[in-house]
Amino acid sequence: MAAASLLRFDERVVIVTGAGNGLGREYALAFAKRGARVVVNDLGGSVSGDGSSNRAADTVVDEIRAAGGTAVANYDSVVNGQAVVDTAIKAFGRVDVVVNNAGILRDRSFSKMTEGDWDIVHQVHLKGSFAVSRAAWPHMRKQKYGRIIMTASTAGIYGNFGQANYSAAKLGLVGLSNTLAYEGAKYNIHCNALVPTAGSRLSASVMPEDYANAMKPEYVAPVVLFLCHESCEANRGVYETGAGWVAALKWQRTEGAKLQSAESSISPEKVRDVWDSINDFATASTVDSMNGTASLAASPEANVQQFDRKQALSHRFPTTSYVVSPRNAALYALSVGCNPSAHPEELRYVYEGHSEFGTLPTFAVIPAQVMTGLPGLRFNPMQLLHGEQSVTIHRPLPTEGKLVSQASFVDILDKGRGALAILKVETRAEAGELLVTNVFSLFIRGLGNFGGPSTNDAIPGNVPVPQGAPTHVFSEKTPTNLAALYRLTGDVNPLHIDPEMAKVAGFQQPILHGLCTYGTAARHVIAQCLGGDASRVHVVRGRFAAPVFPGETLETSMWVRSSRIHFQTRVVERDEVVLSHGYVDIVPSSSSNPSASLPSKPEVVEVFERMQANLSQELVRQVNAVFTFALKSAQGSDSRWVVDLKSGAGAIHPPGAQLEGLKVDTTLKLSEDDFVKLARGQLNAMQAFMQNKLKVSGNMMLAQKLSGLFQTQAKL
Ligand SMILES: CCCCCCC[C@@H](O)CC(=O)SCCNC(=O)CCNC(=O)[C@H](O)C(C)(C)COP(=O)(O)OP(=O)(O)OC[C@H]1O[C@@H](n2cnc3c(N)ncnc32)[C@H](O)[C@@H]1OP(=O)(O)O
Repeated sequence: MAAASLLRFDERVVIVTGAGNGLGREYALAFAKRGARVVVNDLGGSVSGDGSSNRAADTVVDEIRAAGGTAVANYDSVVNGQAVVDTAIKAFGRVDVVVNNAGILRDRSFSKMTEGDWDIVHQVHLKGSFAVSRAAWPHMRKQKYGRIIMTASTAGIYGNFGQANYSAAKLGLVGLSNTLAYEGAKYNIHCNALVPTAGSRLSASVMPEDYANAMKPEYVAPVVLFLCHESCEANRGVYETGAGWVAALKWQRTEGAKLQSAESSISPEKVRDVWDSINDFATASTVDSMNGTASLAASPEANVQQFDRKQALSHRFPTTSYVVSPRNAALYALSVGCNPSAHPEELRYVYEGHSEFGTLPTFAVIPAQVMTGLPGLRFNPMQLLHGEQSVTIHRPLPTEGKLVSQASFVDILDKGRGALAILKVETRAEAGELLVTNVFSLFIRGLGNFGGPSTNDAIPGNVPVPQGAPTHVFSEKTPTNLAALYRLTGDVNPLHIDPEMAKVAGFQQPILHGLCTYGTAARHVIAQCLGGDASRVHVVRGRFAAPVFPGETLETSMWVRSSRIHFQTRVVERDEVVLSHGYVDIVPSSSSNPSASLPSKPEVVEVFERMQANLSQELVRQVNAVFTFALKSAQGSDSRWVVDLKSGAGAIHPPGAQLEGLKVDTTLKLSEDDFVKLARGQLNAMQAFMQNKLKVSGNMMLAQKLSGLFQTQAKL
């Protein structure tokens, strides 16, 4: 091997505690052999911590010097860590590496263990490692370099009969190591925990002799040397080693189970009921930091975590079910601001006795919120913010019945400051008919920079709102208890209700659910642009640009363009856009019969001629223009048209077709009177057409098609 690749420690000063025997001695010799100046610390006591002598440390120092190395002895107890470090400073002027190795045993079964047995073991292992490391810490910080080893034990990780005191202290050292690793990182101080197995004075009482002989300390020392070398980037690791083998250890965590929902509070019975899920390691993953732990106390730095994007994307979500009831549908409507006292037309969304009782289109997001977490991604849930949402309605959701939803990852994008997890959820009726497709984009702050792609061509880009004045503007003050109400629809994320949790997430107070803002804005569009006819909503999409606090006023600006209504919502008090790039795609009101095709031109003209008798000349001209356009554009096999009489807009479906290109006045402005006349005329014409013509000819199919064609939701 080339000399340049040898790991050398020239100029480095290394303290090894408990270096008079066993592993410590081996480390000291190995460091010295590679150029380090070594402080050989050993109190010279017995295995149980009794007595002291200079002999052990001196012998090792002599050995090092005899081999041409540099070493000094220190005979202090590690509890007096300052004295140990002072020896290094006095002899060599610095300290680069601390290997906390000193230890004793007071093995007893727990029933016989005295407080003295407990205390002395903790003193030497835990307090001693603390004391030496803390004394070295300011030197390492100042020189912006340090390597520290904490010696843990399999007894601490896994437990061992008769070693309650020792195992507790040893696992304590893992915790100490993990925290020093965080605190030292920015000073280039690395701290790792070692879990060695070797035949030594200490292990002689618990290890058969043959076995001990095979577990030579020489096999462990190379691992320690590598971890303490300046080229080694390992930090906050736990390494188990012995007999010429080394492995890294990590915690594992099951997917777990949610204990709280809007339907039930936390109880011991709930824990019992989900006990199998809590203990199901089949889908467990490794855990590397506090992200996502119940304590939620993670600092933003603690959220920086690597994850396997490919593995996360391959996760198969279980199918989930949701039972729609009139109560759920009405509760949702209330929680996005429906208020029949202020807006009588909204009674139909909150009163099951209403003749047209139905679900709001955005209610479709509720059955789709199926995940308790994002598999493969561990993070503090307070760092997750809803980024974007799109819902596509294939069929309006019923007000009663069982729905099943299936989620899948679309992608996980690297957005630098965060990861953007995009999930598609398809919701079907129990019989299998696809009702709704939701796409959730979830922005996880602090989880970015994982080296993944930042875009995905298959995901449609954001559509900016049009230039110019909006067609409609509507503002509404949200109730201060809106988030508390909205959470009862199912998203019980404490970010929206618990002031302490909101602070953990960096907000002064709980914020509104993004989907609540979304549902509210969609309601504004339905009321202002669709005459309250929610059945015409096909797609609702928007991006959450900034958080909303309950009690703020939401103002939605809308731009009606053909079959797409663009919208944007801002908080009036802060003049900040909170929901951007919004749009609602609409379908003809006859969409309940999507297989209908247009009747022939003469048939439509005849119907229209009958209507003309009741209409003003100007209206006839404008409606005629739309009819002509509709017939022209219907030449494509699957096109259907719609005239929204209330708003006066003519539109073609599917949305891709261009109205403007045909030079048709697409923004008919009808007065209330004209509208009523037109609608009455339509109905008369339809009646006449169906009774006098189709009935005679027996063409009921055509009659149905026409009835769909002229259907209007206007109330006469
Ligand atoms: C399965 C069902 C689960 C449902 C769970 C829902 C859980 C809910 O309980 C949680 C909520 O409701 S949270 C409340 C609603 N959401 C919010 O308030 C978030 C508001 N948005 C923000 O704060 C910022 O936009 C923020 C923080 C998101 C991003 O801001 P910045 O870090 O400043 O980002 P910026 O520098 O502007 O852009 C960086 C890249 O990220 C993209 N991006 C920005 N905002 C985005 C957003 N809202 N959604 C998606 N992507 C977004 C940018 O385009 C940019 O990407 P690129 O670099 O590729 O151009």
